[in-house]
Order: sequence, then C-alpha cells, then structure tokens
Amino acid sequence: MNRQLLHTPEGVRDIYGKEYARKLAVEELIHGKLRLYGYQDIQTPTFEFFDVFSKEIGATPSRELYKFFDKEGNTLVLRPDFTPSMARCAAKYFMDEDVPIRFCYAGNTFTNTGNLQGKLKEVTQMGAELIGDGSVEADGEMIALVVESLLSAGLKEFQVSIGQMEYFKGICTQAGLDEQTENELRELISGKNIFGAEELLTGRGVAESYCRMLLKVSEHFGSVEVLGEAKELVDNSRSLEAIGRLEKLYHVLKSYGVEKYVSFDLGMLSKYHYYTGIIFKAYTYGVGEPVVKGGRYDRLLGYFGKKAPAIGFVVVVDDLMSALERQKAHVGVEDDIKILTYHASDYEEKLSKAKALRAKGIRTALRPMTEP
Ligand SMILES: N[C@@H](Cc1c[nH]c[nH+]1)C(=O)O
Repeated sequence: MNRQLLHTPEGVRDIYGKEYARKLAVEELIHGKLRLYGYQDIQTPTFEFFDVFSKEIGATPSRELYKFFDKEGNTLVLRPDFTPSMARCAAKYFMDEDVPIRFCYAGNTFTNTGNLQGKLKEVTQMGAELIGDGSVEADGEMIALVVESLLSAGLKEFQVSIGQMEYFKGICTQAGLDEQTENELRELISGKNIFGAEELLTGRGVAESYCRMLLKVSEHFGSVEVLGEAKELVDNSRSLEAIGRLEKLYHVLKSYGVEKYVSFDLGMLSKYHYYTGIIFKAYTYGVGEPVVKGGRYDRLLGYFGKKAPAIGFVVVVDDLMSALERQKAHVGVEDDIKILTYHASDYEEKLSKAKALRAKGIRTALRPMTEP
C-alpha cells in the first residue's frame, strides 16, 4: 500500500473523535452568543475572484494566497480572510440598506505561508461583522462580544489588547512619511524591531522630534493610563482624536462591565491595511497567536461600491482549542454511544430497539456481530 496516501500535506490536518466533538461544542457556544447579540448567519463561498483580495484591498499579500484558474481563465482564490468577502457580500445585497446590518459566520480560511513554526494553513474562524454603524458604541459592542464569546467557550484568563491605527497614522502624516516608509515602519514596529525602525527613520531623514514620537508608539501599552501618556506626546488632531475615541470606548466597556479584560497597545498595527480605526487582538496563555483578531474598516465597503463604516472580528477556533486544551479548560462533551449488536436472526428486534432508543434521544448505533 502507498503509505503516502494516508498523509495530509503540511499545514492541514484531520480532526476527529473527541477533539472534533469539543471543537463543534465550542463553536456552538460562541455561535449562541453571536446570535444573542442579534447577528444573523451568512455563508459566502470558499473561493472568490482574485480581485476581492487584491493589493488595493489591503488584505493578505498575493504570495500567501492559494490561487487557481477556472475554465474561463479567471483567477480564483481560496479565501485567506473573511472580511473582504463580507464587505463584498454586504455591498452586493444590502447596497441601499441604511440601518446597521449584523452578520455572523463560520468557515475555514487558507493561507499559503511557509512551513515555519508548524502553523496551520487551513484554520476555522468564526466571526461577526457590524456594518453601517460607525459609532464608538459599536466598537464597544464588538469588544464586549469578544469577551463574552471567549468566556462562553470556557476561557477564563485572557486579555483583549486594543490599538488605534489613526494614532500612528496621524504622526506619520505630520512627519511627512511617504506610503512606503509608513508601511515599512508599520512592519518594524509591529514586530517590536525598534532598532530597525530607528535606522529606517534616520536613513530617510525624518526630523528628530517625529522620530522620537514614532519610536515611542511601541511603548504605549498597558492599562488605561497609557492613553493619557500617549496624548501628552502628540499635538496633531488625528492622533488626539484617536486617543479621545479610545477614552470614550473605555467608558462604554465599563458600562458593559468588561473593562478588566481590556488593555491598550498603540504600537499594535495589523498586517491588514484595510483597518481605519480601532484594531484589537485577544491573547491568552498556551498559544503564541491571538485567539481573536479584529478592527474597524470604514473604507473597505467603498471599494465594492457601498459607502458604509464597519467593524468586526474573528475567533480563530483552532488556536482557541489549543489554548483551552493547554489550560485544561475544555468543554465537556457527551460521547456515549450505545452499541447494539445483532445477528441476522435478531436484526428486526434490534432495529426496533434502536429506533426506540433514538426516539428517546439516546445515541445508538447498530453493529453486526462478528463471528469469532
Ligand atoms: N479578518 C480579520 C479579522 C476581522 C474580521 N472583521 C474585521 N476584522 C483577520 O483575519 O484578522
């Protein structure tokens, strides 16, 4: 037999038995929360036209996409990220809607990354998107929903770290950075490579005072006090408004009673360029990657022809499962199955017994008796 046939490629895996039962149970708990907040299920296709994830969208870099062709020669892409698909879908079916719409969804995403760190290339994500509401209350609802979703899944210790793209962008604009420098700097700062960032800024001749402000961005993380400190350092209106918004958000989060799960990090910058306001990530111990990622993307729908602010997040279910497993906090699953064995002679009798048990909600499977 060809043993190779039994293997899956690098970065994808089978999930079965108890592990899968637990994953489904967690998905159901989170789904319950999303529905409770009034989010409606939506399903978009697993693959889309390449343009939905193109460079202008600011989504996953092209080299990380799984691309293929259809018979007509169109380039198709396995979705690496739900957000552009949701934006496309909202623009298509809710073009004239002016009341906020709430979508929730679950499915797998695919990224063709290197084989480093044993990262999965196919992961299950569950998410929610609130489209058409640009308010700080909408930001608050999203963060509260993240907290409640994680709690409902059985996670107890986690932190939702909140950043604001506009704070950083405000300083970049004031410092007169071109787009390329801004992008390079964003990557260095997100990777906490401060030496690299300093080298870049001095190399590009950025004024000393702006260099200081930009390099300081990565130091503004921690509890709500960091907002005051960050405000002291800047004098451009864009960055100041960003801080003002975070202060209001903190107030909303206190009303939800979730502030103890929240911290701030102004150096948090996403690899996605479609974010325009707050961005956030939830971390817990046991996994290096965030278990939740999200943010505001007020201009993305415009790309698909609908002007509407939007905010959303995804729970990376596979990473959440790893964390729950390591923390020994996994949900209990009922996996008792009653097995009824039968001979050819008593099949009818066993079948009616199985039917009666199933009618009572008892999981029952029939199995032919194997002769010794
Ligand atoms: N799709 C984003 C998360 C998100 C959902 N909605 C807005 N942001 C990600 O994968 O990081």
